Amino acid sequence: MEKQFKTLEDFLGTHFIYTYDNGWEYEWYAKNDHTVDYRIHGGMVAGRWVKDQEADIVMLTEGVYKITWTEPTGTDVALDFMPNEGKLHGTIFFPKWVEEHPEITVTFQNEHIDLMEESREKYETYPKLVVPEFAKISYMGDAGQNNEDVISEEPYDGITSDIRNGKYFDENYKRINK
Ligand SMILES: C=Cc1ccc(O)cc1
Repeated sequence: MEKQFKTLEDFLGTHFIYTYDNGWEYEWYAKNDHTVDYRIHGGMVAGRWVKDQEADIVMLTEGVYKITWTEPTGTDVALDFMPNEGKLHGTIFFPKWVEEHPEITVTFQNEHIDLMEESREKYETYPKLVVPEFAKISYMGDAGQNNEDVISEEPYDGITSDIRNGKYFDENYKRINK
């Protein structure tokens, strides 16, 4: 994708795969101006996936985008995308309980919101684990807004390679072999 990002509209509907400098691989989709979907492929909570997370999405200056949200787990996230430079900076603020019991969060969260809310009350919040990292973008796709095929299944080994190699989406950015 050789697009130059200038406006907020340019950014909305874009699908990204990137790897943080600590080795954690994430996949993230700017679904619309207030919603994000994502899958986690590497790191402390690899295997977790989420649809329809409410988020604040703004353009800070031409081609630079800030996204912030707080999750049902109590985890807070701040992402700064610089897609024209192929990179971003992300900070994740994990409650203590997620660091101690990451396996509880490794699921399709949408079907387990009650468990996340019970766990954040049951276990400890502090001290939080703050993980600030730069990441390099390995894939960008123009999925269009509100495309439910972008993040639509549990992550499997090799999924990010399939996407990068053009084996996962057809020319209309619909999932192949559904
Ligand atoms: C905890 C979620 C999350 C999603 C994307 C990202 O880059 C960092 C954290």
